[in-house]
Amino acid sequence: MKTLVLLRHGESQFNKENRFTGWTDVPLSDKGINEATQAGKAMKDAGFVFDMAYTSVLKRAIKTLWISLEELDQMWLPVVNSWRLNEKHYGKLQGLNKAETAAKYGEEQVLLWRRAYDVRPPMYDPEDVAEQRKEARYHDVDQIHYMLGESLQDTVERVIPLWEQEISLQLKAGKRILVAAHGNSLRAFVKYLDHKTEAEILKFNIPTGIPLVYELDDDLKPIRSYFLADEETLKKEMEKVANQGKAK
Ligand SMILES: O=C(O)[C@@H](CO)OP(=O)(O)O
Repeated sequence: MKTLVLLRHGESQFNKENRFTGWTDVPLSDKGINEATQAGKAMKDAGFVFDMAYTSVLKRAIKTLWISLEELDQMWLPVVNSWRLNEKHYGKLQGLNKAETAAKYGEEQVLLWRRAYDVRPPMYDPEDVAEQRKEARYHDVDQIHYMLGESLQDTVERVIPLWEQEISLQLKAGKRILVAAHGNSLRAFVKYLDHKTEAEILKFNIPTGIPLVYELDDDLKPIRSYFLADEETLKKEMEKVANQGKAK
């Protein structure tokens, strides 16, 4: 059996303020630091040991990984950082308050922007990202459109090469892998691994700081997957994420 654990970062400063974040590089809030610590403890208590880790190039995921590896006493693990694990790019929605956006454009539109498989947010123009494109962490972004705004479909498209060329090979070689990333880059994994339909993935919300465990067979087909939390907590936390897009 192969082990893959997907961990969404703890609450970020923008999550706390209920703002669209995407590729904006915001830190964890105090609550987020605590959630990352709890996630590490939960994995440790459940007996998880890893051989390597992957994360994005955004500090909220990187710091979540560091904190949880510290709890696991595995800070020495090899870590790969990739922009391919970044959050879905939210284009011109980045920085806007989600409830205010829902009041302005309607909850249905915000649900589509947040969760529909093939709906893109209002896009940036290439000149809006000219500075970001110069950053070393983004030197290998192969298509500029990922930096202008993405649908989940776009995110799946750029996550899968990392899966196919790296993560899946490491899993097949017997490595136990922890991926610390973001709500939508992890939904991209779930869509791909579980063959979820577009209707199913629309309703699927990943809470902050709760590890999602996949047990995979030798062909990397899921045998089972589960969150490391009791059902009541999980339901409450998933609903909380879904409700962020409601007009208050
Ligand atoms: O704003 C974002 O980048 C993401 C994750 O925080 O939000 P959402 O849950 O709305 O996709």
